[in-house]
Amino acid sequence: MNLYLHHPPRVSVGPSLSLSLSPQVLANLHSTCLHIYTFSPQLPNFYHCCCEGISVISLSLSLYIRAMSPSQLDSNGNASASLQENGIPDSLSILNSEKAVQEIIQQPLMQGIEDNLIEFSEAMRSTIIFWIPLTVHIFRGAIALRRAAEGKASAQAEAVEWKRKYELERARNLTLEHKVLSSGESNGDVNGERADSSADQPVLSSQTYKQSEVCCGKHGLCSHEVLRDGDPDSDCNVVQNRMTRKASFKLSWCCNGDNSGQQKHDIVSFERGNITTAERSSKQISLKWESQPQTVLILTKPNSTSVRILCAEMVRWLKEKKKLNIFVEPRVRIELLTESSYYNFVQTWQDDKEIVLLHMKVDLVVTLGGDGTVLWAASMFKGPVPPVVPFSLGSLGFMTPFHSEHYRECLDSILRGPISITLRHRLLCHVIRDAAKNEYDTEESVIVLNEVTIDRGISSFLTNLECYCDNSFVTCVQGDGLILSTTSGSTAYSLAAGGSMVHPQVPGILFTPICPHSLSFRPLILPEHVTLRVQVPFNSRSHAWASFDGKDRKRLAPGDALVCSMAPWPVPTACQSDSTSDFLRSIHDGLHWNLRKTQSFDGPSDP
Ligand SMILES: NC(=O)c1ccc[n+]([C@@H]2O[C@H](COP(=O)([O-])OP(=O)(O)OC[C@H]3O[C@@H](n4cnc5c(N)ncnc54)[C@H](O)[C@@H]3O)[C@@H](O)[C@H]2O)c1
Ligand SMILES: Nc1ncnc2c1ncn2[C@@H]1O[C@H](COP(=O)(O)OP(=O)(O)OP(=O)(O)O)[C@@H](O)[C@H]1O
Repeated sequence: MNLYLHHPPRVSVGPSLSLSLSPQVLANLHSTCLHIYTFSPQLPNFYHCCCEGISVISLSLSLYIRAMSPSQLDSNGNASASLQENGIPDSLSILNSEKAVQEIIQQPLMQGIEDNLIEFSEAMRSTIIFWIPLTVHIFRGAIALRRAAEGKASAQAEAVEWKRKYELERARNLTLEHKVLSSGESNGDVNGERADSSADQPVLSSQTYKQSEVCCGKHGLCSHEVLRDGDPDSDCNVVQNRMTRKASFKLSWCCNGDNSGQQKHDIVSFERGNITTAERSSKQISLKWESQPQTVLILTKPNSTSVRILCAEMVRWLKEKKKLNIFVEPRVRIELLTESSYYNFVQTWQDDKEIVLLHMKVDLVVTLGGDGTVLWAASMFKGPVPPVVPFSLGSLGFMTPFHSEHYRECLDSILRGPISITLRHRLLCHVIRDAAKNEYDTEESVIVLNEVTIDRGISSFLTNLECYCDNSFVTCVQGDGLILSTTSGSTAYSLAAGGSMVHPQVPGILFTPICPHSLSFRPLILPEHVTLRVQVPFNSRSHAWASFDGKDRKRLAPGDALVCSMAPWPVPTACQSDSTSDFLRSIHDGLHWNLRKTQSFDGPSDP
C-alpha cells in the first residue's frame, strides 16, 4: 500500500481536521511494509488536492480503495502493485496530474468498496495491531472524503438542475397568478358602466382608481382600484351576481413621530386594494380607510357553542347597526339558518373555487377562535389577504389580541380607523418531486403563516435532510426533523423546539431543528430574501413528511425536496394597541415569559 503523507507528517481525516503524526507512529508505519512517501505542501498538486477538499493521504487511499479487490491484497495487506494492475499508472504521477485526478474523481464508485475496505481492515488488523485504530480512522476519513468529492461534482450539476426546476416552478406560479388576476379584471368593468350579468366578481371603478392615484402620491399608500357600490340587501345564499364595493384604504409607516413613509413607496406595491410587499417593514404600520368598509367575512372555530352564539350576535349587530354585507363559511350559514331564517341575508359560497376571488369582495376578515382560526383564515387566501381582526376565543391567543366581550367597541373603532396593523409574513412552499424532474411540478404551492415542518412522521429512523440556502449547502439535519418558521410562528412549534421568539415584524426565516442528534446544532435565523431547499437524499433510510401550519401532511420520498421562500402576500392583522405592545403582551400573558418573584429589598447589597 502506498501512503502519501504531508510534510511535516500528518494525516488529514477530513477537510478541516488533521492529526499530527508523532515520530514514534511514523517509525511504526515504516516498520510495517507500507510504502510511505512524504509530500511537501509547497508542491502545486498539494494545493490542488486541498482545494478540492481532498487531503493528499485520503486521495491516495481512495485511489487505493477504488483499485483494490480483496484478492489483490497479499498476506501483508501490501497492495502497492495493484494500482498498475487496475490500469492506473504510477500513483505519484497521478497525483502530479490534475487531469488524471479529475478523471478519477468523476469515475463511479466501484461496487462493494465498503466490503473491500472492511476486508482490508481485517487483514491489517491481523498483522499490524498498532496500525488498526489509525487505519480504520483513515479509511473512514477516506470514505467520507471520497463521498464529499463525489458529492461536490454531482452537487454542482444538481444545483444547476434545481435552479432550472425552481425557475420553471416560479414561472408556472407567476403565470397562474397572472391568470387569477386577469380573470378578476376581466370579470370587472373598468369603465364603471356595465353591470356584468355573469359576474359574481366585483367590478372596478376607473373613477375611484384615478382619485386614489392622485391622493396616494404624497403620503402613505392608497388602494388604486376600488370596487363599485353594490346591493347590500339581496338575500341569496351564494356569492351573488351583485356589485359590491371594496373599501379603499391607505397605509402609512410611522416611526418616532415620522409618518411620511416615503421610503416604503418603492418597496411596497399596492394594487387593486391588496397589499403586496417586496420588502418587510419593521416600523409600525397604520391603516386608514379612505372609503367605508362594506363587506365583512366572519370565520369561526367549529364545534364551539360560545363561538356560535357570539357569531350570531355579531352578524346581527354588523347588519343592523353597521349596514354591512356579511359573508360566512357554508357550515356557519347553515348553523345560523337553523337558528332563525332571519339570517337569510348572510352570504356564502358553494364552490371552493369561489374562495380564490374572496379577497376582491371582502374588506375585513373577523376571526372568532384561537390562533388556529387565524391560521385557517390565512390559509383561505392563497394570494392577497384583507385586514384580519382576530377575536380571542381560544386558550392562548398569540395572534388574537381582541377580547370578544368588547367586540362592539373594537369593531366600531376598527371600522372608523385608523388602525395599527402587523404585517405577518408568510412562507411560500413548493414540493418538488424527483419524479417530475423533466417537467413542471404539478403540485400546488402552499402558503403558511406559522411554519412548514419536515419530520420523520411515523418512521422510527432519524430524518436525513440536506438543507441548502440559495444553493449553498447549510447542513444535514439528522434528528426528528426541521422547522422553517416565520417570525409570527416563532412562538409556536419553533419555540417548543428551542427556537428564539422573534417580533413578528422582524423580517426573517427561522431554521429550527427538532431534536437534532448532535450537540452543536443551534437554531438559525436567516434573512427573508433567501430561498431554502430541504431535500431528502437518495440514500435516506426513510421518507420524510412535510406539514403546513400543522396540517396537510405530504410525503417526501428520497429525491423529493421542499423549496421555501418568503411569500409576497403578508397577512395584515389588526393590533389592539400596536405591534410591539401586542407581541409583548402575548408572550407575557400566553407564556408567562420570565415570570419570577421580585427579589426583596432587604438583604445584602453593595456598600
Ligand atoms: N410541540 C408544539 O408546540 C407543537 C406541535 C405541533 C404543532 N404546533 C403548532 O400548532 C400550530 C397549529 O395550530 P392549531 O391551533 O391549528 O393547532 P392546535 O389546535 O393543535 O393548537 C396548537 C397550539 O399552538 C398555538 N399556536 C398556534 N399558532 C401560534 C403562534 N403563532 N404563536 C403561539 N402559539 C401558537 C395555539 O394557540 C395552540 O395552543 C402549528 O402551526 C404549530 O406551530 C406546536
Ligand atoms: N373555520 C374553521 N374551519 C375549520 N377548521 C377550523 C376553523 N377555524 C379553526 N379551525 C381549526 O380548529 C382548530 C382549533 O382552532 P383554534 O386554535 O382557533 O381553537 P382553540 O384550539 O380552542 O384555541 P387555542 O389553540 O388557543 O387553544 C385548529 O386546528 C384550526 O385549524
